[in-house]
Amino acid sequence: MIRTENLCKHYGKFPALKNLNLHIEKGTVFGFIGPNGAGKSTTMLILATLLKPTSGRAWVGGLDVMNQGEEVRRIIGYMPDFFGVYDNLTALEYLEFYAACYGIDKQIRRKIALELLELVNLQDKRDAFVDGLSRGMKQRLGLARALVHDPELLILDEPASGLDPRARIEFREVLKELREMGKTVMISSHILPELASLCDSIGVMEQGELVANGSVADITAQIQQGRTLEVRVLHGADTVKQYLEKTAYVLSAHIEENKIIVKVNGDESVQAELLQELVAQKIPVVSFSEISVNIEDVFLQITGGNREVMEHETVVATMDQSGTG
Ligand SMILES: Nc1ncnc2c1ncn2[C@@H]1O[C@H](COP(=O)(O)OP(=O)(O)OP(=O)(O)O)[C@@H](O)[C@H]1O
Repeated sequence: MIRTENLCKHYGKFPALKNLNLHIEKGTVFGFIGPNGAGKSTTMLILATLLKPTSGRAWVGGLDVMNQGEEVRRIIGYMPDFFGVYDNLTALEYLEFYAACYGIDKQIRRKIALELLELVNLQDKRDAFVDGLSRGMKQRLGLARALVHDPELLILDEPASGLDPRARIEFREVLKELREMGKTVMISSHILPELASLCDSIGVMEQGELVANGSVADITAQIQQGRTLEVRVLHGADTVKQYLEKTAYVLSAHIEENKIIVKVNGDESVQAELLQELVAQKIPVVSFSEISVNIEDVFLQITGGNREVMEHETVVATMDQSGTG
């Protein structure tokens, strides 16, 4: 659905995008992640045909964003990070206005606007003036606006920024519905946990470059050097630790609260082999499992990131997740 080839954008001499090669399959929810200034908005603006790249090419649904702008705009819905609303319109009028802009037949504009208000859970606000809506409601209205012409692809730039935890949850619910409708969604954020549970794949940007790309599990594996295992034995943890330290693919082993934490250099097959060996040695293994990597640590490792921002955002995202009950 989206493909870019060596896409570059310079603002004056500043390289905001450096040879970006992206590939996003149809029907995917793609999380575009990176710290402030990484180049996410620049990429999205180019894909939305609103900004010219300095060099390179980009296609949306097989259409060239530079030469087939009008056709591209027909199949995409773009929601910028900041957008204005016409304050003397009601929510319903606002959507009807945009439907008219897209040349949608007068007879069906109201029907579409009402359906969209329901989709974004704003049906009770149909007659409310848009400037009186809360930020979360405005964001959802903005999403409805991006959907009036039933686009195949949605490009959403930081749609959840500035929303309180409750509004974020509501926004996420709408995104789940869009995914069920089979839309392709590209959504940016600098908060990985916010997107990780929602996205089929993610791309991590850092200083204009794509530094990791794939499913959350793939990316974790890409940056993880080997794996960390937690082994609990019935007795003799010290002896087992020493035994493990001498095993070829074990990088290190230490004891933590009765458990042996083992770093191994290898994949699942190495993990299986190690378990077989312990059992063959008649070591009384009670449990043997991989310790999963914390998603924020993965992000920080990739981007060499800004811990302060991440810690703050993690608190928000955690509050958000706990709010889902
Ligand atoms: N119009 C512009 N003129 C000059 N520099 C710009 C312009 N727009 C963006 N930049 C610079 O390009 C870089 C990439 O910006 P961009 O907005 O694409 O990043 P981003 O990943 O979307 O960040 P954020 O999360 O803060 O929106 C930044 O260093 C930014 O300062």
